[in-house]
Amino acid sequence: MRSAEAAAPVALSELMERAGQSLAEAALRFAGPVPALLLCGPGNNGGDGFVAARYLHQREVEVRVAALGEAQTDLARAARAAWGGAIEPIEDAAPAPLVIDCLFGTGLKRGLEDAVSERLSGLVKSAQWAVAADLPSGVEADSGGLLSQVPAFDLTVSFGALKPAHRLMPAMARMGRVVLADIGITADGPWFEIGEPALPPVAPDAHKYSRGLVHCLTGEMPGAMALAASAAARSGAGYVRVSTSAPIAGLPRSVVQVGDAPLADPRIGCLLVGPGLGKLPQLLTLALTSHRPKVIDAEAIGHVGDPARLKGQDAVITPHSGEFATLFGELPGSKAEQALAAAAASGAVVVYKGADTLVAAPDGRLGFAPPAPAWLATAGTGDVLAGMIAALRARGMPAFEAACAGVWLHGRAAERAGPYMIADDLLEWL
Ligand SMILES: NC(=O)C1=CN([C@@H]2O[C@H](COP(=O)(O)OP(=O)(O)OC[C@H]3O[C@@H](n4cnc5c(N)ncnc54)[C@H](OP(=O)(O)O)[C@@H]3O)[C@@H](O)[C@H]2O)[C@@H](O)CC1
Ligand SMILES: Nc1ncnc2c1ncn2[C@@H]1O[C@H](COP(=O)(O)OP(=O)(O)O)[C@@H](O)[C@H]1O
Ligand SMILES: [K+]
Repeated sequence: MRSAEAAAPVALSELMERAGQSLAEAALRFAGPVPALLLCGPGNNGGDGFVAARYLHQREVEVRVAALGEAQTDLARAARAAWGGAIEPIEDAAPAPLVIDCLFGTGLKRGLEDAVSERLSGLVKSAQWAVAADLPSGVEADSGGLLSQVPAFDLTVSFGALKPAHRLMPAMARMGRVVLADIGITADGPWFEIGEPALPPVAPDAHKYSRGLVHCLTGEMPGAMALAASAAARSGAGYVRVSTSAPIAGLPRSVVQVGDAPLADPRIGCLLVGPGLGKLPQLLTLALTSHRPKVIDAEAIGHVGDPARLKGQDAVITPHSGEFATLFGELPGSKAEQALAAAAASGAVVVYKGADTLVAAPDGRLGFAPPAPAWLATAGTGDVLAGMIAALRARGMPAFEAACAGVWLHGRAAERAGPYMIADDLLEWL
């Protein structure tokens, strides 16, 4: 954001004007023309608040402004002067139906003082609508951590680009609906929000092998692989084959069950190992002897042992936080930094799952998943995701793109499947 700001085609005061105007407009559309209280901090986040107050007043909204100390930047000072109306000290501010938090944004480096964070929480709780400018005050922009107590907002209006905290827990759960205001600058880089994927079309001369063969290695609990293989079949693979020592119930009849098959088969577009694997590390070893692309999920992640074992493997690994810690140990930094460090250490594309799923590539690209429904937290949904990514990989998408596409589609399928879905239901919505 800082370099985008430096390269901005317009004056910084104009950026603040646009940010404040967007904030006012978003709050007005969200809450309606109800009496508003703006809480303005000492930096440019506070400056945005003074600008928003001026716009709300112009729109004939009843506005009060409460400030935390004096403005500390030239931009904020100018915005404060342009407001021109009364300014109350925050300690005395009475509640209002609409509270807009412009205390701190990306410049926050330490937690709010207790008295200030308690005041903020009290005003937010007694408001009908609470809106945060850029970030709820107390949130650390880069990590998504909470530096002090942060109340739950209804709407967060971000400026220019989303910050990592808009897509990382625990911060994202405090933000309510997040909207992005275009203020005329963009922050392009290797960190981005995963968007709707462009999936490879089915070629007119396609045959089942050219559309992608997924080969699944079944372990001790075949139900998990039944979910994963079904998901692969429903995600556009031309052929899904499951090697298993005993027949697996519940698989679509189109999924071929075999006793054994050579893993060096050049037609294999992607191997899948892990769902329901159990204590069979030899199956992971077998998969690692094949030069085919692979998705390594679930128990297989625990059997890897040393991340360096995955170097040169063309692998996607899909750990949840427990599996991540087993393979990579306790890494320092934010979840984003941990995911990137894991990708660098393993040479694999790492899908670090959770409420805030990230997809990290060894070359430094990092995709943040858009929010997915919490009802994905049910057994077997990870197996479905692994099968989806394997199919997309087999269809010819590069590992990072396949992983991002799988994560995006998985979240949207869950939205459609609804709150009482089980992992099996997700298959119908792929
Ligand atoms: N990027 C862009 O293009 C645009 C950015 N815009 C807006 O600017 C925002 C960033 O502004 P910002 O950099 O001035 O930081 P901000 O969050 O207001 O706070 C910094 C101030 O707070 C202070 N301070 C920090 N922690 C504190 C604490 N716990 N308790 C008390 N004080 C504390 C700190 O003081 P210091 O740490 O130096 O003591 C400093 O004075 C951004 O989120 C967006 O809203 C828009 O205008 C449009 C264009
Ligand atoms: N609270 C949540 N919000 C959104 N998605 C979630 C949440 N909890 C889990 N998920 C998603 O659900 C899936 C669970 O996968 P996993 O933990 O491997 O479960 P399983 O091993 O039972 O299949 C992952 O894709 C994860 O990102
Ligand atoms: K704020």
